[in-house]
This record gives sequence, structure tokens and C-alpha cells, in this order.
Amino acid sequence: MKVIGLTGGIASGKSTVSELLRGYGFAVVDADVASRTAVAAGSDGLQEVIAVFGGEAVIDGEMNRPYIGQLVFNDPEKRAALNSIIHPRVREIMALEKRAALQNGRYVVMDIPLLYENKLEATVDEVWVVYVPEHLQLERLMKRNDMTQEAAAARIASQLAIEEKKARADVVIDNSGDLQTLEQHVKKAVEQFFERNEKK
Ligand SMILES: CC(C)(COP(=O)(O)OP(=O)(O)OC[C@H]1O[C@@H](n2cnc3c(N)ncnc32)[C@H](O)[C@@H]1O)[C@@H](O)C(=O)NCCC(=O)NCCS
Ligand SMILES: Nc1ncnc2c1ncn2[C@@H]1O[C@H](COP(=O)(O)OP(=O)(O)OP(=O)(O)O)[C@@H](O)[C@H]1O
Repeated sequence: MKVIGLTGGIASGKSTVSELLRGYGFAVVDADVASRTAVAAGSDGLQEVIAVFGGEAVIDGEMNRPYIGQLVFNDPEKRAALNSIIHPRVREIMALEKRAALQNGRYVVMDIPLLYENKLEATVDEVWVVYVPEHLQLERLMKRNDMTQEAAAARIASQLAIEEKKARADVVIDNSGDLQTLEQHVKKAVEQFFERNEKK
């Protein structure tokens, strides 16, 4: 059973593509969901976040995401500190979910925004990159998160450039067009995937 690593830049359309892939029967393991589980209310992960970032890191028992986001996307050292708390836990959660999906005989999609940044290529069989040029990434991120251009640019700058991810991909899914066009691209990529993997 093959494992696809799905990545791209922030707001390039990974979640949109992973929903379409669910529709084709793939099991999707999502790093953003796992990263929330890693610091859920009452968890050891959240305790560590409080130890490092202080009491303001929590609001109503939950991690104060806007506060932490504003800190870490403007300071690489703080980002590294948060990553070192959350990423090992995310890897553990995702490995369990992946194993369960494979045991059920499913093709698996690992949706991992930081796949290249964290050198996780070897944990998947092939990498699909959801690509949009950076100006569209900025535009969609500002719109989705109701964010200033400055805040959106800081988030984009905290990741490997989208052009670099595109260059390294096994499969590129272009999401520069409308949603209908994206659906067609995904359909084609899925057909080619099954041709490669089920023909022999
Ligand atoms: C900083 C946090 C609190 C901001 O929360 P917020 O709800 O605003 O954003 P959300 O978690 O939905 O992330 C949105 C996107 O931001 C990007 N992103 C998130 N964390 C990081 C990071 N540490 N470095 C680079 N990009 C990141 C990803 O593309 C992600 O898909 C949160 O992103 C977080 O806990 N990040 C650390 C864990 C992490 O690296 N998650 C990403 C994949 S494991
Ligand atoms: N083809 C498209 N045309 C217009 N808007 C789109 C298109 N594809 C996605 N979007 C919108 O762009 C935003 C980003 O898409 P999505 O949330 O799927 O990205 P993502 O890569 O999962 O983001 P993140 O890295 O933050 O998890 C969303 O608001 C989504 O509705």
C-alpha cells in the first residue's frame, strides 16, 4: 500500500485537495489536526508550551493560538522552540494513524505542510505538492485568515519557498485556477496514481 505525502505552501490548497482525495477513498492523516491534538486542553504538550511561553499562552484552558502565532511567525527562535515541543508529538500521533490506515488496507495521504522543512520525504512513497504562485498564496491567506499583508507575508516567509517545493515534487497539483479546474487536476493525478500502482 502506497503512502502519498501531500504538501505545499501555507494556503496553497492542501486541505481542499485532501478533501477531494478523501472522496476518492484515500485515508487522510492531517498534520494540522495532529498539531492541535498535541497541545489539547490538559495535555503534557500544553504544559510544556506554558513552561516556555508563559501563562498568556493559554486562554480558557486552550492554547491561545493568535497569541502564539503572532510570536512564532515573527521570531525564528521562538518558532523553533514551539516546533521542538509540538513536532515530536505530531510525528508520534501521525505514525499511529498511518499504521492503522495501512492495516485497514487503505491508500494513505499524509497532509504535512512542513514535509520538506522537516526532511520527512523518506517517510512517504511519493510527494505531491499543491502549487500556487506566491502572489496567490498571499492573496488567499489574507482573505481566509482576514490577515494583514505583513502578517501573511511573515507566515509565508517562515516556510521553504513554494517554487522550491514545486521543483522537488514527484507530482505537482496546480491550484492557480478555479476550484473546478483544481478538481480536474486532482482527478487526473489520481488516475495516474492508480495506473502506476495497480496496473502491474
Ligand atoms: C503557531 C500556531 C499556534 C498558529 O495557529 P493557527 O491556528 O493560526 O494556524 P494553524 O495551526 O491552522 O496553521 C496554519 C498553517 O500555518 C503553517 N504553520 C503552522 N506552524 C508552522 C510552523 N511552525 N512553521 C511554518 N509554518 C507553520 C502551516 O502551513 C499550517 O498549515 C500553530 O500553527 C502551531 O501550533 N504551529 C506549530 C505546529 C506546526 O508546525 N504545525 C504545522 C504542521 S505540523
Ligand atoms: N482554486 C481556488 N480558488 C479560490 N480559492 C481557493 C482555491 N483553492 C483553495 N482556495 C481557498 O484558499 C484558502 C486556502 O486553501 P486551503 O485551506 O485548502 O489551503 P491549505 O494549504 O490547506 O492551508 P494551510 O497551509 O493554512 O493549512 C481557503 O480559503 C480555500 O477555500
